[in-house]
Amino acid sequence: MPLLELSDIKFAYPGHDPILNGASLSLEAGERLSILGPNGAGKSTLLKMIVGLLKPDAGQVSVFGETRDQEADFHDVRRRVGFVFQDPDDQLFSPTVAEDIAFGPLNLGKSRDEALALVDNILAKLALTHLRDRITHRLSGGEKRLVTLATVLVMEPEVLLLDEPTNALDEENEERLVEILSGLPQAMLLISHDPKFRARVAPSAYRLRAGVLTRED
Ligand SMILES: Nc1ncnc2c1ncn2[C@@H]1O[C@H](COP(=O)(O)OP(=O)(O)OP(=O)(O)O)[C@@H](O)[C@H]1O
Repeated sequence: MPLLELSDIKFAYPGHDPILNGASLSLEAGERLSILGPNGAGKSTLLKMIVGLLKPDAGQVSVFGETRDQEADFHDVRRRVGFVFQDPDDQLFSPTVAEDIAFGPLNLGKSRDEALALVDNILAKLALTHLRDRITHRLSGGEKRLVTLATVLVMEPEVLLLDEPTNALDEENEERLVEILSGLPQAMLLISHDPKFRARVAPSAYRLRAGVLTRED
């Protein structure tokens, strides 16, 4: 059973031409796949459908073996699927880094002490402890991206959706991101325009062209 399955997805933003014209993909447990395609092809749009941020006009979204359609169907999907958005500012909203990372665990009912222990643990794992008490909106673009990853990984998601995760990262941090992702057990669906990064993290790919996905490997 695939973890994620998109079947024959059709979609147009209201008032615009269709961008998805029958796109299908599936991701199995432990699998790592990239989605390739030109700017504006609809790659981010596809990822947003997996967590119910957008609804297809036609076609089926299935996650963890269940068809997801209504808003309520996506509540457990959002808890179990970690999504690193293209723009970290869409994801970080608390005053400090520690509070931003603690937000998810607190929301799940963890105590303050438990949540802060999880924060310290994930920051240490990602070698980001020095950022713990920094003001989130004053972080650099690359620091924000790494903190975003921490807010996602602290939830121990079963699948990762990564939209341009190397944006704003310098070479050293990109290398660290490769090491971190390579060491994770989760299945991943990755959008990246960086061929070197893709080759190391998720060399198998789908290509999105004219609203249709084709497996490339
Ligand atoms: N909310 C929206 N309303 C209208 N059009 C939108 C909206 N969001 C995205 N679009 C348009 O839909 C198209 C697909 O966007 P999407 O972000 O999915 O592309 P992408 O393949 O991820 O592109 P990139 O590689 O540049 O990130 C683009 O032309 C974009 O401008």
